[in-house]
Amino acid sequence: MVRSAAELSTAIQRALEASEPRAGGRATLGLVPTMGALHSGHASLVSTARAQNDVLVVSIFVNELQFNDQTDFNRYPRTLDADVELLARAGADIVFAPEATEVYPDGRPLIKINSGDLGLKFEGAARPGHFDGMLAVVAKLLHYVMPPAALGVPTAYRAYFGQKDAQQLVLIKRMVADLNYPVEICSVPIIRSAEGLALSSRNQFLTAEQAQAALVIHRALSLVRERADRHEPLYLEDVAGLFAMEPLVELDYFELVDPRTLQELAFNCQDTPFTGQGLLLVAAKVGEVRLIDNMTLGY
Ligand SMILES: Nc1ncnc2c1ncn2[C@@H]1O[C@H](COP(=O)(O)OP(=O)(O)OP(=O)(O)O)[C@@H](O)[C@H]1O
Ligand SMILES: CC(C)(CO)[C@@H](O)C(=O)[O-]
Ligand code: BAL
Repeated sequence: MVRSAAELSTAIQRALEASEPRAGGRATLGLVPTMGALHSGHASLVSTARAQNDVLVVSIFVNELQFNDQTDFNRYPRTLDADVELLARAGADIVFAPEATEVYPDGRPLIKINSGDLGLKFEGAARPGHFDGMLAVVAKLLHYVMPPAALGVPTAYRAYFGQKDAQQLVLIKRMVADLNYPVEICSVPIIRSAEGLALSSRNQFLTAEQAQAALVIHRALSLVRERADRHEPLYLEDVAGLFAMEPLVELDYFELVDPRTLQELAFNCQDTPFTGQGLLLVAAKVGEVRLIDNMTLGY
């Protein structure tokens, strides 16, 4: 495990020089950013990135800047030793776990990344400032790991994010395009429990009863997906009614959007059969835990 930018650069340089690039002489460097408390969702990102790259860096940093709620930050699960062990077994070459003083030596950065209108919708509406804070750290992590141009080893650079955090993924892709980051953003499908609950570090705060109630999220998404697969009308409002039958689950939004822009898709006419493509986004609160999930339609 490395803690500082200097140790990280040295470790990356050594690993790239020692690598035996498979793809036409070009080494590939993969980054998986995480906030730790690793579960099988993270493991899927790590194994995908491991399989696709010569050198793999996983970062662990609980970024205070993206928490709008101090209690949420304070109680966010931190399991660094177990994470480092898991990552060694999963074949990560380098684990970068910086302290906050390394990432933000002057406290909150003066220069901010603005996530725009998209950063104010959905999760951004529920968590003011979340996406600006998230982009701030992702922008920095991408720089920390970026292969130095001066290095004698020509290197392709990729970073991996989960489809579970769909809005985060769209915003990161936009930032990388808008700010010309030389990195390919790769997305990895959602990993769920056997019953269908999307894995999340915060799931550990759910009681057994709450976890059971939360399965309504997957039931609702799957029902709409089945209708879309059969090119039937989606009847989204009716499906949203399923949530009213689970008193432990408080629905925030259940919205069909364009997968690329997250613009709401008009689907007002109840009898129109579904054609085309969409992304169904959902967020709900179960006790103190905010859960998000989504499903693609028409793919
Ligand atoms: N169930 C999952 N399937 C696929 N990717 C996931 C899953 N859970 C998390 N990820 C991805 O792992 C990366 C790190 O996420 P993070 O460390 O915030 O974990 P998390 O479980 O999403 O935690 P929380 O939801 O409590 O913030 C992100 O790119 C996220 O999208
Ligand atoms: C991308 C990320 C690691 C930035 O802190 C975080 O938002 C997460 O884990 O999804
Ligand atoms: N997985 C998204 C990070 C967060 O909830 O802050």
